[in-house]
Amino acid sequence: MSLTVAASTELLSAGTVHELLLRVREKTPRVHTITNAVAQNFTANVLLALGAVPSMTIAEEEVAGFAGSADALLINLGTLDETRRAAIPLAIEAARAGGHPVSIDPVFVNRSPVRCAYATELLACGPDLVRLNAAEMEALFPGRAGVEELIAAGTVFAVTGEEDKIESRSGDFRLSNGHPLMARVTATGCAGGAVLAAFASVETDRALAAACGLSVFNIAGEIAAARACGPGTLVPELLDALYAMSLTDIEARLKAA
Ligand SMILES: Nc1ncnc2c1ncn2[C@@H]1O[C@H](COP(=O)(O)OP(=O)(O)O)[C@@H](O)[C@H]1O
Ligand SMILES: Cc1ncsc1CCOP(=O)(O)O
Ligand SMILES: [Mg+2]
Repeated sequence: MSLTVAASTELLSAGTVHELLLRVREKTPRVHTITNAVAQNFTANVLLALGAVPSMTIAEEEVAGFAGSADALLINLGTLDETRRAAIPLAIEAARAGGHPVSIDPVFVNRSPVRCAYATELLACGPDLVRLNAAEMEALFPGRAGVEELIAAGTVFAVTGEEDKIESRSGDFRLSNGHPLMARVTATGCAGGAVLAAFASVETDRALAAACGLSVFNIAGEIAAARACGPGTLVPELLDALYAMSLTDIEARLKAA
């Protein structure tokens, strides 16, 4: 299913964000997520609160079956070990064969040249979506060298931080929801990437999917921050806010400009 909406900041309406959220809740997509050991539990809970379903096996003998039968695949490089290295190409091949969107989160490529080289190889396979922070973007594409080619080939980049930018060949979105407290809890970036993967499974315009998914996640972060006492209570509040997210919440808070 695809909305006939061009990717442009003015056209990201609360109604569109809500429509895609309803699609996720209706479809309950399974997101096969090869993610880091730090992020696994929070990511699984974020997907469930959203209305999606997580699966997370990394076993070489099982991963193709799980990824091929899922609705989307997310590869997160946060704890890139031998088991994950063996699983990743098998999972990507299976997801691709099944026609499912592939997302990559190249965590900490700015801290590890080995990981940066590995991520560069992965990106060459042309993932549908890449979610990362600005430091990771700069490590992969110093001075933006090489990024335009990937965008022209169809990969969508979601660069997060205080402000978020979605870059795609059909246009860009600038988003400014979220809360600084989100950066005081581990794996919010990783879990947000899983939300984007879930949205990519219900909308073929992946830039629009990323913009809607990130808006939902960051609006939940804002609602949670208003209720939380600090990072500890932000986590359960964020899960509750995702679960209860309404059109009214989105209309009241969406900041896309
Ligand atoms: N200062 C901030 N203000 C608002 N939202 C933020 C802020 N910092 C991070 N976020 C949000 O928190 C999530 C994690 O982003 P980020 O910290 O960039 O990822 P990572 O953890 O991968 O570095 C994203 O959804 C982002 O939009
Ligand atoms: C702390 C840590 N170490 C390896 S992965 C990871 C979590 C990173 O999460 P995020 O990229 O969402 O901040
Ligand atoms: Mg990250």
